[in-house]
Order: sequence, then structure tokens, then C-alpha cells
Amino acid sequence: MFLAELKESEKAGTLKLDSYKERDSRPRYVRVNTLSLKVRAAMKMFSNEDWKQVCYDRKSEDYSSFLNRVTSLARDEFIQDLHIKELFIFPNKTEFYRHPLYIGGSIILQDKASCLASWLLKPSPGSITLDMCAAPGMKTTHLACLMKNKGTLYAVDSVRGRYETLCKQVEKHGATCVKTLCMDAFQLEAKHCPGVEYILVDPTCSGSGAVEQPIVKNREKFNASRLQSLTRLQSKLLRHALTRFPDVKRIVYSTCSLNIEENEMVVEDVLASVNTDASDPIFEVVDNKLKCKWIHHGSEDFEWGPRCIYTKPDIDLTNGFFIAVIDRVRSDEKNISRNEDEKEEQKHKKRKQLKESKI
Ligand SMILES: C[S@@+](CC[C@H](N)C(=O)[O-])C[C@H]1O[C@@H](n2cnc3c(N)ncnc32)[C@H](O)[C@@H]1O
Repeated sequence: MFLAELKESEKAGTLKLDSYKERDSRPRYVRVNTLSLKVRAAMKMFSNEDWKQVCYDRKSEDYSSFLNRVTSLARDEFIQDLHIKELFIFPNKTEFYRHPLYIGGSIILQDKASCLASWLLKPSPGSITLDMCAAPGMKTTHLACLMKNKGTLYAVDSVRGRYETLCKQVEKHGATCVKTLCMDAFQLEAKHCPGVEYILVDPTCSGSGAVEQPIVKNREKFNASRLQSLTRLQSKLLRHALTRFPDVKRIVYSTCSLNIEENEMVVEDVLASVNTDASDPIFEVVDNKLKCKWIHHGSEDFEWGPRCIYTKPDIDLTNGFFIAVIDRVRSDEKNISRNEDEKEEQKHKKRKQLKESKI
């Protein structure tokens, strides 16, 4: 029904496309909100609308053959994703904004790269999870699906307008396990979200991997000053996640940037300050579920780099993303790793005391 309408508007030339979409050759990703619609039921609904599902064996398919299938999707075909079973892929420029499933909150239009961050964190149903930079809530609602709405998912954002969008998304998608908090993540302590086991850190970044990013004017200036303040914020947020929540066992750090400064270098900087004894680390970047079915990994200049993943627009047909999965490998019983700011504050106090004692 909807496909027929779409074909009509295409024929009549009334299909409206934003200018960036003209340049964007990615397929259309549709995530099923499994809180309100089962994956099988969604498949059936699309088939009833005359979409033809491309079938393949998800277990035996290799990634390159799968990508070939995606690039050769006919105008009326869709395919289930190889990795994320609740994600369907439709041809480029397929319009879903007027689709009843989209309006009703049963499907979400979310790029595969963005879905991978929550999928790799994979909080278990019933667990306590924290989404530290949550707005507008794409990954929050996905995390709620993975948790089957069981347990507690704290979703935090510091910007009021974005926080309000987050609340609307959470409500629209029936994510009842989510507790939203409008606050600066740096003020967030274990007492605000007791027992947190999983944390997603998806901070503000340059967006250099985003296909639809507007062309940045004065790129030189952007690189020098903005990049530096971004990496400082990203490191601080990741360090906060690793040091302030004693029960955390897994953290996913993700950005939609392809800059090593915002990715591997942030992870390296934070791990070095948190793992004070490198031979007996507290946190480690670990292999992820995509190990054998992925092409791009982090830089080999870092011992753990190949355990991270990059999504590349030209190859993976997604936005460009970086994702690192960090596990606690031993408890921080000595509480050695203190927040850098705290250390700075202590140094400052000592200097002040010394100065006063000399007077
Ligand atoms: C890349 S966006 C997050 C996208 C979101 N995870 C999603 O998938 O929809 C980064 C978010 O971090 C928030 N943010 C930046 N600094 C923050 C801080 N100190 N505390 C809380 N949120 C922060 C920004 O307001 C922004 O909404």
C-alpha cells in the first residue's frame, strides 16, 4: 500500500528530497521497535505492502556477499541486516516519514552504525544501564529494546532542548525502563544511578563521519581549536564513566567521527590514566562480536586498536563511526584511579597551602 503510494509520487515527481540526501547513496535503515512490534510481524507487514524480502542464510553469509546484496537491492526489495536482526535495509531514498509504523513509533529510522553502539554494549534484560550523552535518544530507545524494558536505563543529557526531545522519543517508543535526567554528566555520581553495570558514552564529536554533515567552512580553523576542546570533553566523559561507577563492567565509547584524535587517542589517554599499573590493568578494550564479520578496525598503532571497529561510508554503506568496547577486567579495590580534575584540585590546594605556610 505504502510502496504503491511512494512509486506514484516518484512518477509524478512530487517526492521531496533534502539536498544532502541527493548526495547520500546509503540505503535506508529501519530499526524495528521490538517493544511494540515483533521482527517477524514487521517483515509480514512490509511484505503485505508489496515489499519483497531478499532472503539469505544469516549464519553462513559472509559480510562482503551481504554488502553486495544491499547494493543490488531493487526498488521494491528489502533485506534483514546481517548483524542486527531488528534492522531492515531498504533502497536509498525510501521515504518513511509518513508511514503509519513510523508515525506510531513501531519503526525508527536509524543508521546501522548508530545501532551498532548499543548492540555491542548489549545490556542484559534486568540490568542497570547508563546512557551518558543520550539526546535525542536513538541509542536510548535501542538499549531499552535490548533490555526488553526490564531493569533501569538512566538516560542523561545536559542540554535542555535536546533533553526534551529525548523525553518525547522515550515516551513515543514506550521505553518504560528509562529514567531521564537533565543534568551535566560530570555531576552524575553512583548515588544518582546506583548499581550501574553498563555505560554508553556517545559524546558530542566533530561529526566528521556523518554522511549528511554540512560542508564545514574554514576547516583549518575547525580542526585546530574545536577539535582540541572536543577531545578534552570526550576524554573527561570517558574517564568519568570509568572511574565514578564502581559496579560498571562494560563501557562502549562511540563517536560519529573518523578522526583518530577523537577515537583511539581518547581511549589511549583515558586507559593510561585509569590503568595506573599497565601490567595489571583495570579496564581493557576487548574483542567484539563483529570480530570475523567486519572489515575496518582501529589503528594498529595501538596494541588494542584492531579490537575496535570503524564503519566507513563507502564500504559499510553507513555513516562513519568509531566504536570501542571496554570491559572491567579486575576490580579497582585500591581506588587508584581518581578523576583527573580531582587530582588537579588537590595539586592546587597543596600549592596554596605551601604558599600560605611560606608567608
Ligand atoms: C552525539 S550526541 C548523542 C546522540 C545520542 N546518543 C543518540 O544516539 O541519539 C551527544 C550528546 O551529548 C550531550 N552532552 C554533551 N556534553 C554533555 C555533558 N557534559 N553531560 C551530558 N550530556 C552532554 C549533548 O547535549 C548531545 O545531546
